[in-house]
Amino acid sequence: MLVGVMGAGKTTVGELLAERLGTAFRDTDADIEADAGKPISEIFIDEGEAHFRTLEEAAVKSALASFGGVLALGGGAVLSERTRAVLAGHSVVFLSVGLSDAVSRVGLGAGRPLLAINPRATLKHLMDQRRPLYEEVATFTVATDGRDPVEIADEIVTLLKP
Ligand SMILES: Nc1ncnc2c1ncn2[C@@H]1O[C@H](COP(=O)(O)OP(=O)(O)O)[C@@H](O)[C@H]1O
Ligand SMILES: O=C(O)C1=C[C@@H](OP(=O)(O)O)[C@@H](O)[C@H](O)C1
Ligand SMILES: [Mg+2]
Repeated sequence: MLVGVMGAGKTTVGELLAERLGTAFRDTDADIEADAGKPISEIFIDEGEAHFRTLEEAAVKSALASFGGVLALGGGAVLSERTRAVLAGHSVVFLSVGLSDAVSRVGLGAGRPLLAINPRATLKHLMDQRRPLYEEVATFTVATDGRDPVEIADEIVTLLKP
């Protein structure tokens, strides 16, 4: 399981990690979009963030019940106490990232509805609010600033070795 704020690289590193481990990859955001038949930005507009969080909680629960590969979570999935409880007992990697790298990676926040207005200030606020939650669920923390996704995936492979 990969957790961390938007722009930490969960989706990108998750795909590479699954390749390295020879296993499947899933992303709860993609699962939610497939089920809803529309992009996350439209779910936020049509039904609101609270509804998205309900779908997200169900998506994590269902993926963890039926799937043994690499799972990237959305950045806000850890806001749910039930999700944090469900993550216990799994290998959870917190991809950490500083504000400047996160801002440059997400650009103007296209496709990320929470970053539609003032992405830098919003990301800073979300990082401060969520860091303790990422740390709470993490088995390992991997710093990503200035590092290539391939190198990060390789480090995780090493950390996961028994
Ligand atoms: N370590 C990295 N270094 C540079 N760019 C990265 C890194 N990880 C991800 N990116 C880029 O940042 C953007 C956000 O990555 P993504 O994997 O979608 O993050 P997340 O799923 O955590 O929000 C993508 O354009 C991706 O190519
Ligand atoms: O941090 C958040 O609250 C969100 C992160 C996004 O996923 P990524 O972290 O993969 O960008 C996506 O789930 C949605 O836009 C909300
Ligand atoms: Mg993602």
